Amino acid sequence: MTTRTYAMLALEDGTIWHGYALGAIGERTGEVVFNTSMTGYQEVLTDPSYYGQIVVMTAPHIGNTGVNREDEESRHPWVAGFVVRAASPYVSNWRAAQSLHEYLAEHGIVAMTGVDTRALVRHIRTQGAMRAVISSENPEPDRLIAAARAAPSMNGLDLVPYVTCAEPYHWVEGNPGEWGPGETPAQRGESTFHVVAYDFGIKRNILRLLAEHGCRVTVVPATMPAADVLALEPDGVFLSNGPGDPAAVTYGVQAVRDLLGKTPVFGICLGHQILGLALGGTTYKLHFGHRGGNQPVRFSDTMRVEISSHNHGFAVDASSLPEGVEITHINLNDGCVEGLRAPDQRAFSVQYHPEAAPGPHDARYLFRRFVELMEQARNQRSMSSG
Ligand SMILES: NC(=O)CC[C@H](N)C(=O)O
Repeated sequence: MTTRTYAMLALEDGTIWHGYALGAIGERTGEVVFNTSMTGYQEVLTDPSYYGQIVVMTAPHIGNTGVNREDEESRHPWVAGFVVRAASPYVSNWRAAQSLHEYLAEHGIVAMTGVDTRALVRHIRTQGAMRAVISSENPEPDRLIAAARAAPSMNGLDLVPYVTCAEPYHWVEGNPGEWGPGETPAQRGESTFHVVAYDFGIKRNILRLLAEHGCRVTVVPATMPAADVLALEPDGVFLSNGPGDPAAVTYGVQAVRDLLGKTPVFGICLGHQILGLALGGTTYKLHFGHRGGNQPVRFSDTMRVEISSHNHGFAVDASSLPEGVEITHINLNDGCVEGLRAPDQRAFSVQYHPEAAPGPHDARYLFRRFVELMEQARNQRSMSSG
């Protein structure tokens, strides 16, 4: 149940937004952004890419299916804050283990309900994503506005060290709803490809889909140098999603530069941006970003439009990409780069989320493409050694 403690969101531009406390009582700083997904608030909360961000949901009614164990995209929620129009006082779902309020409170996430999210989202859309403070502890406008202005800007911020794993680990499980215990190719001992996945803030559904496509995955910390990754004898390297400014993840960019041409590479979101930087491109910050489940993206090979799931505030600059790098996907709303490939290096990436957690499944074919690339590389190796 929600409490009626007053809470406030203060933006760096001096505007204040009123509501009631939800989740933990406290005060947090972050970049305020909005997400237009109709469902999937639990995946949003637990996506490590939202580390350092206060997420406003445009869907007005949030929390009615509660929180369950299966839909977590990582081990706990990462958002800096969470803002909704109306948190449901009732939980109605057979999988629910907890209410949203209980879950947020247990994990120390400061949230607000009762906020005029339509006005707030229109404001962010016009003025851009900006620094903000959410407080249910001591909601004093002048102090909070000053704190928002004193907070670090997302531009130039490397947040990967906060979310990456400390030690390498293995992943072989599929989606629990679709694959029973021990049923993925990797669990049956049939897996054919060893994928080393850089954890810049990886989502579990990416790992599940890799396992379902016949990969045995070793997840490694973001700072692992290329030589150590190659020593694991991967068939391919995966670059994960993650928070913050891609240009600040210099060690990741260097590692990918060292890997290019030596092993197939597939990147998603932050991984796509890091690949773009390693190939010689640049990235820039979008005005308010794309976060939601219905973004139209066109794939140039087929001219087919995919409805896709997005969560990004930065993008690769199309004009910065050198010869030999092809733009494969663009966003039909604003024309920004949503996918690229470097055929000579067997590397490709997408800015959006084929793992779709939450979101539509139109882009699942990209996991098959990664497997095909690994197959080609293996065939070529065996031809040149035989
Ligand atoms: N989901 C992601 O990987 C996000 C990438 C990056 N942090 C951005 O905001 O653009």
